[in-house]
Amino acid sequence: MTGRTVLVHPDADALAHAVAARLITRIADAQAERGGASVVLTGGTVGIAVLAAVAASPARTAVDWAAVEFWWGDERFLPEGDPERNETGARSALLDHVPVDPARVHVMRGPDGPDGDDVEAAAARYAGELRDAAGEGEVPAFDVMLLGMGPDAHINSLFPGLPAVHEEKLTVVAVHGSPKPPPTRISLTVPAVRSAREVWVVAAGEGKAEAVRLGITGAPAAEAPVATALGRERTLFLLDRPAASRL
Ligand SMILES: O=C(O)[C@H](O)[C@@H](O)[C@H](O)[C@H](O)COP(=O)(O)O
Repeated sequence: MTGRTVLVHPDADALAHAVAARLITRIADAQAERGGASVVLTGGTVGIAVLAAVAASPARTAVDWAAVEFWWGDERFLPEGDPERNETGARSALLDHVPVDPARVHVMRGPDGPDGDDVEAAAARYAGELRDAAGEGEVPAFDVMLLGMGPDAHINSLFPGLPAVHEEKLTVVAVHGSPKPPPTRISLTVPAVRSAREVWVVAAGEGKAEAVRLGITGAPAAEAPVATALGRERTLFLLDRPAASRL
């Protein structure tokens, strides 16, 4: 695993466009080198702004979108189409605007899915889908995992003080009692995050500055889940100036 690299941009808009350009290049490079690419999407304001910036970029034609595998780092356990689902935001920002292969868009199912209200079963189903795609091991070597981060230093649905951040075996877990609504979610775990080749933590705003500091200084996981976010080849903290103000 690698150290963390910090890249600071003037403001949230510049950040979203710079990360979008970087993402397009990363996917195009992975496709050129390996024939395919896999990306893990995130929710939140910045995560969705990045996807919208990708959709708006003329450079998006550098990517063969039908050959990209899309995964999610977490999902709110709500039915398909619910505006609060991370999937819904990603579809309207990007996936509805580029020619993706629906079979390569791997959503975490909600209560309207095949497992009904059984969120543990829905999490296990996603773990199975990851295992099937991995070939070897439990999780594919994602080319990029995008991670938004909360002011409490959570990533995916791994919140400070909840047990999921300490999960060492499972790659996907059900989360109950999330401090940020809705309370029930599905999340990739730390081992799944760390299987990514590159992990990009994307954060904007003064409200994230302390969490960024905790992440960069490697604070304990229970206090700052973001500190666990390390890619196998590269870990980037992509920030705007206010989010970097405590470094
Ligand atoms: O599931 C969620 O509640 C969100 O996806 C959340 O994890 C988000 O990614 C971060 O809180 C950053 O969000 P902002 O960029 O909006 O601050």
